[in-house]
Amino acid sequence: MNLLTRGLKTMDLLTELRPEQMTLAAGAVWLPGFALPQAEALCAYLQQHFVPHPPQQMMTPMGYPMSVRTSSMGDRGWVGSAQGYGYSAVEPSSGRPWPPIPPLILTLAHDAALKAGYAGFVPDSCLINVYAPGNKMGLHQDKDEQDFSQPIVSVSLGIPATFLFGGARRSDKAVKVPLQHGDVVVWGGASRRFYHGIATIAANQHPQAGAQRINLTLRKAT
Ligand SMILES: O=C(O)CCC(=O)C(=O)O
Ligand SMILES: [Fe+2]
Repeated sequence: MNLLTRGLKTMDLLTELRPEQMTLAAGAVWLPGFALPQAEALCAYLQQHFVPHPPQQMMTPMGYPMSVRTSSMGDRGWVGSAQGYGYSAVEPSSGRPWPPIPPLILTLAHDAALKAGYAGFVPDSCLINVYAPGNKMGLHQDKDEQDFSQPIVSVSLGIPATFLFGGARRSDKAVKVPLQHGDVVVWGGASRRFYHGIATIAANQHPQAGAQRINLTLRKAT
């Protein structure tokens, strides 16, 4: 049956079609299923990582806890506190350095960036966002990094989410991208500082991740 004749909305169409690659804006590419070959190993690795580095709720500068819980790997971890947002070489709760980003994740980030047109991406920060149903992330820009010539690689694991990808201004209309386990989004160049966010996560279950969405955001912070 022709999808169009079934009266599906754009997002339903995107969910059904799962193109190999889709441009969201200049410099921004959605790669459905790009990380599927590594997804099982990634989930297992993260479960081990969370034992000594449990995800924690960061604070907004306004003093409210973020709904998402986060942990990090790499030379720098992204942190939020009453002092503002930024990068830290140590885990705030323990004062210890973050563990290194494993080769599995470095290679995945490098290869996804290359597929999106960014050669030579070597991230020094891997933020791990853990979402439970009901959690969300409001529209924001990633602007705490020193070098905006480097792209961002974002990997989705676990239950689905709707990624909102807007434009240079907060009021710009956002496309809704139905992200699934194993999807990757890369943005850089003209869209490096575009507004983006995650809509409220619906209740769901994933065979490996349970009722969670885990996002890896790889960046070059320094
Ligand atoms: O969870 C996501 O897919 C996006 C995360 C994000 O935008 C961020 O951590 O800055
Ligand atoms: Fe972001």
